[in-house]
Amino acid sequence: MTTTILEVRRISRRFGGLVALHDLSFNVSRGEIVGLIGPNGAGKTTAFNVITGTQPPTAGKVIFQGKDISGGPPSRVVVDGLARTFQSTSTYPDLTVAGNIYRGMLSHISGSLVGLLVGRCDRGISMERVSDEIDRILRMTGLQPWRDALAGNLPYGVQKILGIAVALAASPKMLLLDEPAAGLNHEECKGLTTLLRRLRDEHGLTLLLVEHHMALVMELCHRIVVLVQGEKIAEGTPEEIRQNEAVIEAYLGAPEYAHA
Ligand SMILES: Nc1ncnc2c1ncn2[C@@H]1O[C@H](COP(=O)(O)OP(=O)(O)OP(=O)(O)O)[C@@H](O)[C@H]1O
Repeated sequence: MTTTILEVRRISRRFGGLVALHDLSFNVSRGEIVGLIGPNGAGKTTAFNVITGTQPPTAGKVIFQGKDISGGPPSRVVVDGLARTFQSTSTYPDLTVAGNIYRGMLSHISGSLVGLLVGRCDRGISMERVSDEIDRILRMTGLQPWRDALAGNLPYGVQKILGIAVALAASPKMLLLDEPAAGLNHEECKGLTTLLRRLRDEHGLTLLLVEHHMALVMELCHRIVVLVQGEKIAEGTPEEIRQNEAVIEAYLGAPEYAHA
């Protein structure tokens, strides 16, 4: 039996006269890996921003685990179990990998976590727990060898994985990944695919990713939602999407995306 974890219900988002998203609806089931694809400017990042509460929808609702989370704020959405990564690496270059994960734990869960941690510290158990949690996330992401390296000295591909580790520091049920493969070479893409599959298979995470790297999307995703000019034009399995005439015309067949 599948259960819905995320419901995007008829969301729209305007910027002045520009309609970045129009009447977008789709569901994600628990344990699914869903891809959100489309040409540049299609509204994918706007959809992420609305889902994670960074931008309120002009219309529509976002329901996560049965709760209306429309309009955020992002800090509360994260506490509810929905975390995200960003297109560009958003880590602190002067902190170690472990330090970034620690900072991620603090900032993601802001007030409530700080209160919790301070409370635990007072009882003398917190730092050990924090250290265990950092180790758990390092193991999940394969970043143990980089534990004490400065983030700014990491190879680009490892920095992107650190972005995922920082998001995982919030112990989310669902992770939204904004172009996780951008800028990665072939080997790094293979490693990323393996990692994301493991996060789902071994740790029960649900994933929604925006990505232009079609080989990765087709290999990894159970289902794909296609946006063009702010509107959903198709939704289906990778095979259905690959053969969909409208998708081929608007996106997959276009010369600038054909290589992906
Ligand atoms: N803060 C903003 N103010 C005004 N217009 C915006 C804003 N954010 C996005 N837009 C516009 O909304 C539309 C959708 O942009 P969005 O970044 O969501 O597309 P995208 O599918 O993520 O594109 P890409 O693949 O290039 O990242 C674009 O026309 C963009 O210029």
